[in-house]
Amino acid sequence: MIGVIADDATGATDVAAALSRAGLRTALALTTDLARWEGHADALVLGLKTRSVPAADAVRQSLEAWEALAAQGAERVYLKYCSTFDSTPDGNIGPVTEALAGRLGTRTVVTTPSAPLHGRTVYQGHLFVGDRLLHETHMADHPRTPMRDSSVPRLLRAQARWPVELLPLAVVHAGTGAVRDRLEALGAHGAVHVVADALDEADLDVLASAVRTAPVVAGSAGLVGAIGRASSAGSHAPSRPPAGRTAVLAGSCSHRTLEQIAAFRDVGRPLYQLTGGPGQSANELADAALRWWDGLADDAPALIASSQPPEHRASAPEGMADLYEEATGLIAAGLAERGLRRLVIAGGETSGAVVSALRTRVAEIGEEAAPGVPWIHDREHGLHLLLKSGNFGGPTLFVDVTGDVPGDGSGAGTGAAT
Ligand SMILES: Nc1ncnc2c1ncn2[C@@H]1O[C@H](COP(=O)(O)OP(=O)(O)OP(=O)(O)O)[C@@H](O)[C@H]1O
Ligand SMILES: O=C(O)[C@@H](O)C(=O)CO
Repeated sequence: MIGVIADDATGATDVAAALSRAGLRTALALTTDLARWEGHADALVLGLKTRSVPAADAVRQSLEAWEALAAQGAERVYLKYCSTFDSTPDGNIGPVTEALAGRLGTRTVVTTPSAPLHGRTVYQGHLFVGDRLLHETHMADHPRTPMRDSSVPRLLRAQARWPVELLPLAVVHAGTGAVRDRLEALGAHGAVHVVADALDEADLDVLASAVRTAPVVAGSAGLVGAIGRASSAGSHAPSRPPAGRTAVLAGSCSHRTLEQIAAFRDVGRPLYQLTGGPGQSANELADAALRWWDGLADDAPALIASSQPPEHRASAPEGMADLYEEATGLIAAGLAERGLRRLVIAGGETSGAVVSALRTRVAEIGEEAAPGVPWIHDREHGLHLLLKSGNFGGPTLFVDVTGDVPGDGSGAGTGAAT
């Protein structure tokens, strides 16, 4: 079984969708307490909330996650980080990779954020989002992990103790044998992170076949999807969530999420803006939002968002990110107590806060509402959740997943990432 450790909740659903799409029976866990889990899977994805925590804490949680996966039969591990890298110079991708490699007894780790399905490609070690270098996109203004460099080797070197080398596209294009030879040569001098170029799924397939038996591999959902394809025995039809009243909770401040919120507002659906002030508690913020919800018509979909564009966030006091996450978790728990069964959450950190407030432990992977955005079913609590990565889904995703709008022409639709 392949074990996957994802550093946030939306990343976990993205990678679970990739493995499920590849035909693997895939289970999703959002807790390391898997002792009573009795599922059967070819791939088990464990979603943590470690993206923005100090390296030592992330290492401790990731090693604990590995123990939980190994106890369920995982033989090797894939460390899933964001396809836009989302990690600052004091971030933890390097330290966690090295700790997992130490635990599993390997010294060469191939790593790539390339995810062609989401428009992420890596060339000469530089990460592109569509036709732009990462640092030229809105990711430069991310509230927690502003990305101001696009060179993956440089980003990783700032965090890593091991050297970082590049596996260039020319070697990938020369095929599996050439990649294996280069990995062997790079590993001959000691431990090493190897950042791999990849422009399309065929490149990822070559890398996947070269790392088929590697104990530790790292990257976005792209490479592990290819690993899944290489070991898959078939395909299966994911289930569709039942229709019903739906709320959207948004904490992502990404360009795409802001567009999705605007599209929801523009078709006249109810929107509540969470605005925290100094000294305000998460409980106060959540109570006010829930009072607003209680005043809506019984079947009205609604959106509650803290999301703001960068120019509005610039003047916000310190600590707002934590406050909004906690408030959004409390709102989700309040909505579930009121009987709501379908919740859409935008943003990985925000989703982590919500699944923890809802006490979601394991979930089944259902149909994708957009590439990398599958519905998940928390059977224990009877909840259907759509944990949406900040940059994913088309502009009308929130409109599409909250029900039909009579006569507005915005039928069901999916969309690519930005
Ligand atoms: N108005 C705001 N001011 C400051 N921070 C905010 C505001 N609204 C939300 N935040 C915080 O910004 C962060 C957004 O991160 P989150 O991971 O939820 O979204 P994302 O990074 O866009 O999504 P993903 O990780 O899936 O790509 C959260 O910590 C959230 O609490
Ligand atoms: O890789 C991505 O872009 C997403 O799965 C993600 O990690 C969002 O937080």
